[in-house]
Amino acid sequence: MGADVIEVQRLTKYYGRTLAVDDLSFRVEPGRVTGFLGPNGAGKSTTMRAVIGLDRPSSGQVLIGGRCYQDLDAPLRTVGALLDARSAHGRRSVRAHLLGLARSNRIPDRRADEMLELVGLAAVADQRAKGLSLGMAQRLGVAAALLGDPQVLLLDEPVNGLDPEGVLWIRQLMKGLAQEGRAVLVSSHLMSEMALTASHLVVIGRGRLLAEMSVEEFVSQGSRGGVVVTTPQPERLREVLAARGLELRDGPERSVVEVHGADVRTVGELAAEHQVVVYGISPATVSLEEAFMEFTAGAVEYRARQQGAE
Ligand SMILES: Nc1ncnc2c1ncn2[C@@H]1O[C@H](COP(=O)(O)OP(=O)(O)OP(=O)(O)O)[C@@H](O)[C@H]1O
Repeated sequence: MGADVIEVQRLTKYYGRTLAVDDLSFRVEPGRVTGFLGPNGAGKSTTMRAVIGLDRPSSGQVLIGGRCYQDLDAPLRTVGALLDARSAHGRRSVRAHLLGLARSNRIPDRRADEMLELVGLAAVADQRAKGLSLGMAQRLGVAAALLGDPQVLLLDEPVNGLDPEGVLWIRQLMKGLAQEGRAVLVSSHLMSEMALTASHLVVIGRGRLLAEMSVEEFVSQGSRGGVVVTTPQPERLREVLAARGLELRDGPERSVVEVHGADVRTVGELAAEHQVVVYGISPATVSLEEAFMEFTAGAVEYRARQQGAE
């Protein structure tokens, strides 16, 4: 079975006069979880809808394994998507909903039951889909997405509404699916969640690409690029470093000194040379959350108004 790549090529989408996606290009490779990040209204859902042909691009295109969604022979067997957990037909039972999907895609009934087991909904299979909690509706959405055993998965905010056990479950599920060689694109505005799940990131803001790189690269690009030293002799260390013309910033506490303009090795050697005791020394890193804020600072559409602002 060939592994499929998602290629978003110069995708642009207008809703009336609103530019939701602006000349966006990126790739989602098989074998890893790609986190799709951006502030509210950045265009994540619009992009995902365009991948599965729910939204027609104003220009540009999205290819899955080199083909448009509309041209796929067996769409559900190629791409599985969880876009709107509440989309299940309310009147039907959980099982009937999945069976309906399976039969219309020539997928055996057995597979629907297996998926109900997998997502933990077997016990509520006869309940009406409408009565499900958001978390259970998410699970049903995941079951539907996996029904055709697709090589490509799109999950829009799958963690929404899940309890802690459910969050852990979906994380492991996504990683497992990627390890099996599938391409997994998962959107979120929760950086912390992405740090635990994704190995690669696509970050957008106002419909435009801001970053496409591995999680490590993303954090190191956003990092301040300094060195953090913990010492019982901060004044002495500051003197030594300042004498070398290095820039110093205050750390979170007095015993922590942040140095710019030199690497860990240089700072360590300077401290040793001047017999300054050092308890800890490491490159200054930022959290994924901080890096994200830095990347998207100019691209936040809906920001809560600060007190005292216009
Ligand atoms: N059906 C629609 N009609 C009109 N405007 C829309 C429609 N869908 C989305 N938009 C607009 O397009 C922009 C992108 O929205 P989209 O839902 O894709 O963002 P998002 O990144 O998924 O946001 P969130 O994190 O809040 O879900 C927003 O300005 C939104 O208001």
